[in-house]
Amino acid sequence: MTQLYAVRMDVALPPDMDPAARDDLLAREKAYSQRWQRSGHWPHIWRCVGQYANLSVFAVDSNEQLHQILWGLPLFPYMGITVTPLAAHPSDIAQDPAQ
Ligand SMILES: O=C(O)C[C@H]1C=CC(=O)O1
Repeated sequence: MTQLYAVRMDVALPPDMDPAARDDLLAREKAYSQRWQRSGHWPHIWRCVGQYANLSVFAVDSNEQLHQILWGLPLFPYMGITVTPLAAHPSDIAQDPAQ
């Protein structure tokens, strides 16, 4: 069964990182992220306004699959990651047959 997770990623790159290494890292991160988005396992990614952070939704089969996706992020060593498992809300009109 698919499980949904809200994941917040806060990025902190070293200020003295070599610009070419930084560009390469960010290009690899983008390609990796877009591959998972196309797979359907990373259906939402939003920028947190005014911060080098994103709020994403993952749709995965297990904790282990989410862990592998996050662990494989090229930016993983430079991120703080907060994972929140999501459950259906009883007031969600999309889940309420009376609506
Ligand atoms: O910019 C970010 O929020 C970090 C990271 C997550 C996906 C991606 O392409 O970059």
